[in-house]
Amino acid sequence: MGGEACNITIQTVYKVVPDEIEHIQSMITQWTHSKFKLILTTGGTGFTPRDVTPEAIKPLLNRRTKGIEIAMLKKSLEITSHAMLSRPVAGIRDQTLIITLPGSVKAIRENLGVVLPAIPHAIGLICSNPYSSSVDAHRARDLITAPQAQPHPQSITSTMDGEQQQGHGHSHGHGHSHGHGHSHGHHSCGGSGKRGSKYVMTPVEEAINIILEQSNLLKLKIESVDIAKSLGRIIAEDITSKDPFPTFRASIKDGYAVRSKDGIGHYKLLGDSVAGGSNYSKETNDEEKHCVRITTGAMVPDIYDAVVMVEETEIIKENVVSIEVSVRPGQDIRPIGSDIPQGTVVLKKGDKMGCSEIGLLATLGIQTVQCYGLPKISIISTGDELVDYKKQGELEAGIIRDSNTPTLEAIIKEISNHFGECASRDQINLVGIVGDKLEDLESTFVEESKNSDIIITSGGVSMGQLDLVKPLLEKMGKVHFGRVNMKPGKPLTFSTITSDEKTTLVFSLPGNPVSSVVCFYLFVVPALRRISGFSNTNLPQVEVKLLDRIQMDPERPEYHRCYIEWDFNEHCFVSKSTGSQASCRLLSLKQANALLVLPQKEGYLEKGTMVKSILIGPLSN
Ligand SMILES: Nc1ncnc2c1ncn2[C@@H]1O[C@H](COP(=O)(O)OP(=O)(O)O)[C@@H](O)[C@H]1O
Ligand SMILES: [Mg+2]
Repeated sequence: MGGEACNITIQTVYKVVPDEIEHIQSMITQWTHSKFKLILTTGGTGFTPRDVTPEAIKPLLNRRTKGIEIAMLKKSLEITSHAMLSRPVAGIRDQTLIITLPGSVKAIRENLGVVLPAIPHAIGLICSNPYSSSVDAHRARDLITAPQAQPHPQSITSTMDGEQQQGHGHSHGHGHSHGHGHSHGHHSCGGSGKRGSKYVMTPVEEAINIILEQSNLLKLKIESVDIAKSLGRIIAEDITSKDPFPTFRASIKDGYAVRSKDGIGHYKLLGDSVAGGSNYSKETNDEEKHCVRITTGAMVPDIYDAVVMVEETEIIKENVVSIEVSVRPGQDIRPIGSDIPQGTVVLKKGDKMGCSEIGLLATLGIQTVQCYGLPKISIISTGDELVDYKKQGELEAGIIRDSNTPTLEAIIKEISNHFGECASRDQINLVGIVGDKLEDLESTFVEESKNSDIIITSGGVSMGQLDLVKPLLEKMGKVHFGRVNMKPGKPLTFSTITSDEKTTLVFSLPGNPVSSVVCFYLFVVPALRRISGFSNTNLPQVEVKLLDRIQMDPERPEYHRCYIEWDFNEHCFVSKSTGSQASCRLLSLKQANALLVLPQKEGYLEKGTMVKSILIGPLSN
């Protein structure tokens, strides 16, 4: 219908997704990136706990379109008073109109019947809105002048319990994977109020995917590393043993090397074979039983095929030993290559070098190993109110010490210590403080992007008049997202600056120390790990039982700082909250070794609830 009125081609895509906020959000953001004009969802708008469609969609909207919601409710209320138990949501994200429909076919018909006639006009208005930023103005012009050139797909999602199913029907115009450098796709139409952010909220999972995609583009040089310096590194090659191990037949026991066929009896002692050397007479008489004293790990002389352990023997007199048990051929001898046959792949590309891996390569005579490169990082603290943390004495009013620089540097080192090397530690460039001045910031970015693979800034990304970082990065590079649907850390911004074929990732963390730390763990660490060669970019996650009652946030998923430990009585991990989670409260991070992942929901999580958590430190202090 919309197609006829607008004189455009209609393409339709269907998808069934489970009643999970993340699934619904991921679908919606993917489709809005792909410039679908209309998304209709069905189901999940009622009162049961599984009805989460409105909660999933609301945070993604730049503008609510209450009129559509009211029109649908009014129509349904005329038919049944039960319509008051429906919670429809309608609104605009980017250039997409999104409307949630109820689940029942009858109700869908009633609701659609009332809104459909207005939809073509609505879409037309959305597409023709003037844009607030100059970048978007270009895009707007493109759309306005060439409406026929673009397919105007229409899409329908429906939500239900159970597995996600592949959509059916005709799917066209859906060529991009989401988050694939569509930085401009993230801008709203400038409609979130004159003073609102022009960046739409990106769900956390999607933000991480965008970061990983960009991280994949940074191809650092593989380097040859001395095994003694390779702890925690990811290797970039398969390693094969050139020699067997052990390379000679070695005794497993302290005792006597014998010919097993000689059996029990008195043996002539010909001398010693000790680890690292031997001293025994090679002149033997085949008629008599003879042996050589041997120590653990020493080479078994070729003529012997077994070792009798010292406990089963007795010295009769000088150079005569009584062997009191018979042994089978091969007893207590480690054959050549029994541990590691020649040609064995002992380590695989992607393995992490640990202590034993270093020992293994040392054993095999391998002194260097090819490892993935480690990113060079620059850390910049922005803000006119900052002074170096080493500054002694009283500070002027309004001045604070820069705590983000030493904290972020320490986190890089700690994460590397605990979970594997993910940054070039001796090349972390602590740029220090840059004031809130455009020229200073710009020249710092230019300089640092020449040398570093990753620039981490803190501060200046909110909506204040001195928050210059986002517009500057828009100018200098590409802003991939400028807000994330999370608490704390909403203004987190991720960009890339590319010059002379070199790409630098820029993480602009919020200035607030708590927010910057949480964002570092959630977003910077996966990038560091991806670049350093880790196949698993996540920090470890465990389920924990809450020892506190915790309030959730209906607006945003929250990352609650906590201390977790194993409880031997409960047989599970338990978590103690670090107290008030106000993002300005530094002590909410003290002693924290995990982040609880709290869903975006109304109400409380009761004590005893099991919750997912992300480990950010060791399990015991
Ligand atoms: N490097 C830093 N060390 C300690 N506190 C900081 C630092 N940078 C910013 N802050 C504080 O964090 C808060 C937010 O700073 P602001 O620059 O407005 O960050 P943003 O705009 O990114 O949210 C302010 O109180 C600021 O003084
Ligand atoms: Mg600031």
